[in-house]
Amino acid sequence: MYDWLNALPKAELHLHLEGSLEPELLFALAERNKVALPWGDVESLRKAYAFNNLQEFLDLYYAGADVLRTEQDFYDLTWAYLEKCKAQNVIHVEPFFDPQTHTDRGVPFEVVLRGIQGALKDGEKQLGISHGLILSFLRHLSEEEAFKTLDQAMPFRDAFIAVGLDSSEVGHPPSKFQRVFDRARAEGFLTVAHAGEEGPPEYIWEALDLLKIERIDHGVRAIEDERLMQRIIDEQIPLTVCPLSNTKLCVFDHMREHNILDMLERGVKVTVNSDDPAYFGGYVTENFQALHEHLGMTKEQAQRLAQNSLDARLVK
Ligand SMILES: Nc1ncnc2[nH]cnc12
Ligand SMILES: [Zn+2]
Repeated sequence: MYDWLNALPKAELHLHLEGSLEPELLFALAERNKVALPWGDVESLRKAYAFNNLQEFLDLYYAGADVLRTEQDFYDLTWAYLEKCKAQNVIHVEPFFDPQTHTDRGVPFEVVLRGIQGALKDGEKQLGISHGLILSFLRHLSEEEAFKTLDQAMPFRDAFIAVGLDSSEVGHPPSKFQRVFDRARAEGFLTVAHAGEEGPPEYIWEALDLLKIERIDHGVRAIEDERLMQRIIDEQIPLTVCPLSNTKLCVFDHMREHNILDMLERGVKVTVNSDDPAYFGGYVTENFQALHEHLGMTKEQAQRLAQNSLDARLVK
């Protein structure tokens, strides 16, 4: 089944480039940039990949991102991800990056963007993978800081298809960023947001009604609110679901309890994605494989999930 799932043409719509930083590359970049690491070797870093919730993961993810310093680092990170995509027949990607994770450490916005963009363009030419880049705001930071980041992006407006919202969800509702998203939409950005990963269904309502999002990132807690489910089904609003992420971060205790196939059968436009594959144990095919192994996903269901990912692209 793995090889069959791997060969299925698919798009990845929920992937944080910083979350594709494999421990081996992390150590290589630390050496290149003379960054001291708190972990002795790749194995002890991997051992630290045991999380009880989103925040425990984010603490490690931001610490790991500290090795990314130069344009070449961001190129190498993005290129390594695209090579994985090629090997898994991912033909289109719409990745996120978090500019504030880097600008707050003194790495200029344009250094980050040039590295990522260079690799995405080469990926299109050399690997045949099309793309749309999403600038994601860190929701644990202030509205003012998000506005500042949007201002920094404006000279490079054409590099982006959309803005997004990620990081610590609970306590940072979408409403906190309504005015930032209003401005972004006025500038022609589409919008997406993480909602209903750890946060309640109310955050999904806010993301839809206040941020006017095109897709819900995660959204698995929508199932707790029947009226919300009906709206998502009626309006065919895509959900970018990340099964391995959800089990690694204890949103579900076990893959057997994941609701993605129940949602699929109810007519929700769900898609399968890897979120932060270096930290959660696999890329897109491994996520499909886990659904097959633990939930009995059939080939026909896999085909519908893959087709949903192609249909839910922001870049058509
Ligand atoms: N799963 C996730 N949720 C929120 N913010 C993130 N940043 C990277 N991965 C994330
Ligand atoms: Zn995510």
